[in-house]
Amino acid sequence: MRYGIIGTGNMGSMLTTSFITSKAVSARDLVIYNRSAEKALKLKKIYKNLTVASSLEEVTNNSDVIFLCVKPHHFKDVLDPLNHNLNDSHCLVSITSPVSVNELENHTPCQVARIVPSITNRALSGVSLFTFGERITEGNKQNLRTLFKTISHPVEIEEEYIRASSDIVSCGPAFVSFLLKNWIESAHKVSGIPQEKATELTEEMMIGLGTLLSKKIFSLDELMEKVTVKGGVTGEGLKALESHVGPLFEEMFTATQRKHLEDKKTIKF
Ligand SMILES: NC(=O)C1=CN([C@@H]2O[C@H](COP(=O)(O)OP(=O)(O)OC[C@H]3O[C@@H](n4cnc5c(N)ncnc54)[C@H](OP(=O)(O)O)[C@@H]3O)[C@@H](O)[C@H]2O)C=CC1
Ligand SMILES: O=C(O)[C@@H]1CCC=N1
Repeated sequence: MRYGIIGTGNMGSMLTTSFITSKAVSARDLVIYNRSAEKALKLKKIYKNLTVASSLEEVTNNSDVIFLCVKPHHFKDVLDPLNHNLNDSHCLVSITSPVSVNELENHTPCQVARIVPSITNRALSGVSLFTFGERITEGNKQNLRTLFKTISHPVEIEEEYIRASSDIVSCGPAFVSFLLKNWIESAHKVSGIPQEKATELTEEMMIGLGTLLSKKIFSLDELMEKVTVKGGVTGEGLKALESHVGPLFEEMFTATQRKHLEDKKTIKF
């Protein structure tokens, strides 16, 4: 199977790197293309056997599965020329949430899937969100599941839940990093602990927490129960959190839903 990647920004580069480092795909079977060549050439410097295409046509001629890793507002720029060379044997995989597989199927002649990745897939970890179109073959479904199993935990997701799911798995690393930075600053402000020390402790705590969860040693409820010693300090901290968290996360999930709908209205094909 040969793979094409159109758009080698954050996510296109991440997928290229993760596919190669996980050995899921040989660099020889990858052809990449970016609007401005530098980002693609940077990858070629690291992975010498990659092909950097000089046109979209070169991508379609040399790939069975093509990942579309541009922002949704650039879809039209890519799909218009791409459609001349796509046929029903190609499989086009979009990685962006506001474009549904139905919309993609309506604007392309090929098989279609949407797989929303997460920056955590760079560590061959975290979730990838799968939605298949009507035309995709069972063989390609299986091939994509196998491919993404090497870099992530693939989960099939219904269209109605894509926004909240992508908020959790794809935006989540940015949201949680924001909260943790706030936590580090507060620890410094209240206790005087140097920021670097608090950062080291926080990052190591997160790695430990992730490892506990990955080994399924404790659930979230069990973690809260086991750490909250009766009459101890954790309980006091939790009470402070409970009295301030309010609608914080509801507002966050509502804000992304709002932006998602706005984006859907303005994306042109
Ligand atoms: N960032 C994330 O964590 C996640 C992002 N996504 C989705 O992935 C998509 C890409 O995001 P991200 O990688 O962060 O964005 P970037 O801006 O980093 O990358 C987009 C890339 O697309 C290239 N591009 C634009 N137009 C064309 C074109 N006509 N032909 C070829 N290449 C083109 C840009 O090239 P140039 O260098 O010329 O600007 C750029 O390198 C978005 O739709 C986003 O929603 C999904 C999950 C997670
Ligand atoms: O399309 C999305 O939902 C992703 C999540 C992070 C950025 N874009």
